[in-house]
Amino acid sequence: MSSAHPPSPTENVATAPVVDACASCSVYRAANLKKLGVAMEDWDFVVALAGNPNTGKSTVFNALTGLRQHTGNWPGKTVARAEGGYAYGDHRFKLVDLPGTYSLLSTSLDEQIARDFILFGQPDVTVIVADATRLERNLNLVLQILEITDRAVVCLNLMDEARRHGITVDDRQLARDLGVPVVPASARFGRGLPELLQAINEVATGQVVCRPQRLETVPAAIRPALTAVVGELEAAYPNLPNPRWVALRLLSGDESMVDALRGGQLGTLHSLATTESNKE
Ligand SMILES: Nc1nc2c(ncn2[C@@H]2O[C@H](COP(=O)(O)OP(=O)(O)OP(=O)(O)O)[C@@H](O)[C@H]2O)c(=O)[nH]1
Ligand SMILES: [Mg+2]
Repeated sequence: MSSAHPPSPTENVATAPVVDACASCSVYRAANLKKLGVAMEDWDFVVALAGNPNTGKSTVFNALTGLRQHTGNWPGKTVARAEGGYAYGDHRFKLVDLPGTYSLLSTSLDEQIARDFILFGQPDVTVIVADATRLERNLNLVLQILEITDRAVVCLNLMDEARRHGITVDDRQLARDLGVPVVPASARFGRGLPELLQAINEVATGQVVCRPQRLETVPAAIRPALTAVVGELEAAYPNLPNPRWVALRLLSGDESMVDALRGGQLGTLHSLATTESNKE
């Protein structure tokens, strides 16, 4: 994938100045952020960071946790999920940095890691980090994720690059259209992160209730089959958070979803320890 944002000579430590800048910013201090690194024994909420490759997920992760996940100007850097924590206000949040994915329907291993966590990890909030310079392409994944969770926040990142290219985005209209909060940000420079923390907190605590836009794409001909499969899934996996979505994948012949079911991953994935924090 070509990238609109130029590579930085200090790619792997690109977040360090961000952290310092944030720490001295009055808005940030007022936000009462405490970076907890990997020191996460208990938490109130789990927050997933999802999005297309190279949109700044790990940059957001590093800024909020104080950790040093690998960042750089090419897609596919994050290959396993990484966990870290922060405290905000009265709550402790476990933040899970996921590999980038263009779709939830894909088959590569790192994309499956992202898909499985969003689907079965039952995050309290899913933050979808979208590239403001490629909004149209990024909205594909946003809409797919909104099909399976109604607790999401869109972080409209790379706003500085969008501005540089003369791209303006009506974030308020986008939030109305999507039915979830949209927070413009330039994560590399710490901009928008206080607002992001607040939006995550509001969705996690239920102060803000999302009403995501859903597309009714199921043709009438397969609705009876869908109802039947959903019924069987609900009986076999009572804790499955989104049986309709899983049923649609099964009806589409998604082999990796069949494997996930056969392997008994449903319900157990939440506790799988695949943490890979502080990866350089
Ligand atoms: N100009 C600009 N660059 C940014 C911003 N946020 C992140 N970047 C840069 O974008 C590149 C990608 O950032 P990452 O945080 O590695 O992206 P990612 O989404 O984790 O990427 P994958 O793990 O490969 O999916 C890095 O060079 C960052 O420094 C931003 O707001 N503005
Ligand atoms: Mg990453």
